[in-house]
Amino acid sequence: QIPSDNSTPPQDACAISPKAIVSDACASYSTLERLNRNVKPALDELVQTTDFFSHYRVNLFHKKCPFWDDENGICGNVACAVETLDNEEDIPLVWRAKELGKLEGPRARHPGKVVQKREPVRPLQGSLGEGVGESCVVEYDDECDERDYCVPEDESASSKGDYVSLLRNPERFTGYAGDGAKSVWDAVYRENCFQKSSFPNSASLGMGTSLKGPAAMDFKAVLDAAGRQQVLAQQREHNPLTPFVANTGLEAEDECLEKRVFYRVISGMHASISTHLCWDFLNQTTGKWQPNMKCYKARLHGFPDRISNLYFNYALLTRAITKLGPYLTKQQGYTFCTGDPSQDAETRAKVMAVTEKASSVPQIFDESLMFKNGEGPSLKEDFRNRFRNVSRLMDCVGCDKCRLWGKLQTAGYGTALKVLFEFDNNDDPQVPVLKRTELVALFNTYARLSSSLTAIQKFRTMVDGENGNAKLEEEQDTPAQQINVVSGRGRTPHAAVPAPSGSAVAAPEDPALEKKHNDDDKEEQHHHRKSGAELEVERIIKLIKFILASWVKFPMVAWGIISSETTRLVQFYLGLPVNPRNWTMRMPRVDEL
Ligand SMILES: Cc1cc2nc3c(=O)[nH]c(=O)nc-3n(C[C@H](O)[C@H](O)[C@H](O)COP(=O)(O)OP(=O)(O)OC[C@H]3O[C@@H](n4cnc5c(N)ncnc54)[C@H](O)[C@@H]3O)c2cc1C
Repeated sequence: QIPSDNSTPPQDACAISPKAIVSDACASYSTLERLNRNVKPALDELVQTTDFFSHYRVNLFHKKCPFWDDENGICGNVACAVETLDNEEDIPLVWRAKELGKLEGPRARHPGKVVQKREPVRPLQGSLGEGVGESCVVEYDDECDERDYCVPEDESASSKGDYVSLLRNPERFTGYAGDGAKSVWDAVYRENCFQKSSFPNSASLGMGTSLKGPAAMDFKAVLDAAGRQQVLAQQREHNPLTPFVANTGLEAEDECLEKRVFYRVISGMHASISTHLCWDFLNQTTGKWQPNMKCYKARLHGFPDRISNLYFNYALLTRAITKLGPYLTKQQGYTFCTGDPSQDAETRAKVMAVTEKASSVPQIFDESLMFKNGEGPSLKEDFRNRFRNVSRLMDCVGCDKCRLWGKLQTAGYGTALKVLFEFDNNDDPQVPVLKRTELVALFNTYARLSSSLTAIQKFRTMVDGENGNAKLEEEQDTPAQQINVVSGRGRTPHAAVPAPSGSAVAAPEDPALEKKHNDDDKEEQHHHRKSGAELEVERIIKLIKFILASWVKFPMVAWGIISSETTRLVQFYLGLPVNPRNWTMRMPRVDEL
């Protein structure tokens, strides 16, 4: 086991629990963040510069939501996704949710077998653009296997799906919200029965059990669910549409708790989606793409469990990628581009850069401890069924881009679980075990998590900055108090993600941030040693400097205002959409002096 940065966990505490990651110090937040800093450049290079990993084949438009339709009153179609702004018609078309959610860039239909044979090098005949190495993009093998955790994309015979560019369709804010989105998330959590409140008796389960430790309890819970799955399987014989997880009356005996690994994966995926939409957020009134702190605070900052699940997923995917490494990077292991040996070699080298860096932290997640008891096969079946269920739910997402990334990420986690739980380390690494779609989904999901981790860290720094400013203002507003107070560490704790309860892990610490905080502390201590008169003089000097600087800047500011207002006036006069005002008048803040 790896020692964490902050404490060395007891050997067996880590040994029993994949859950121990993040929450119990097998791999602390900071270990994972350090790993991410190391892997991310290679991972970004892989998913952004190779044709293989930047195109995804997906059936986005020919699948019906299998769980409900408009007649049931729960609407998942784009037409009834409620938009975030009431007055959407007042804002330019390009900023509206309907536009933001649309797929962009070229699309290519999956070529039939005849075309594949006739045009082995250019099976898509340039439809994705001339420079695209098509033999790196097209998926030749359509067969599914029974080890799949997610609904194979080619399940429906009617459509083989389209190839789309992931670079042209980044996962970001789309404005998809309201009842449509809510129904899907509700169904993901409810249908899989992970809401504690649904099963008030469940909390008492596990009492008196000989199993100890969170992971053992997880396994017991999943084990108990196996009985329920049998009932559902029988029901499904009569009614094929019976959900994979539904109320059977056995719930009271089923510790259907959020503790389960499955729940963490789903919640971590949800947290990652939220992170991206908050980080790459469109202000629909100004048209500016920028991080949205309010969004981050509302969805993530106050929910350390969600962030912990995100980190958990990062560890889980790191392990899956590491496990796949030897197979993918072996010379005769996997062919990425059948018709272009040089691109094939280049792609393999980039994959190797990722897998090598990802394996720099050994034993980050020990999957061999799962599904170990006599009922292993039925537990795996339960997991698979849950994942298929969630995959199918993605067809109910009413926004193309969200559906694309929702499908890709469920497929990515499905592939990770398949790699972790279905493949033995002894499996012959020569056997081509994974489909192209699965590999693309796996590495892109890993890249999503990687950028989520980075965005969360940046958000945390921003919150710290905000808190620091607020504190400074507060202190400067009350000078009498300020001079008398003997300073402790005069900053808000920068650990915006409190360690989960019972955890030995402190929240992450960025060395640069730490240095900045130390400098801040020194400055603050120095500040407190000054007398009141000295402080007043210092402030007056600052004020004079501020006024002089304002006079110098005034011509430029005035010119900016006049030209912006003139443009707005002309736009108004010509009947064009009027730019939002880009200046305001306000009093200077104390910290600006
Ligand atoms: C599959 C899918 C993909 C999407 N992709 C995008 C996208 O790319 N861009 C975009 O702008 N919008 C996307 N959306 C919509 C987005 O996720 C939200 O649903 C939407 O922004 C409305 O947010 P909300 O504040 O109502 O809460 P939601 O995010 O809809 O959450 C609903 C409820 O779930 C619970 N919850 C929230 N987060 C977690 C968590 N991490 N773990 C456990 N419980 C949680 C909370 O109780 C919350 O009230 C997607 C939706 C779905 C279903």
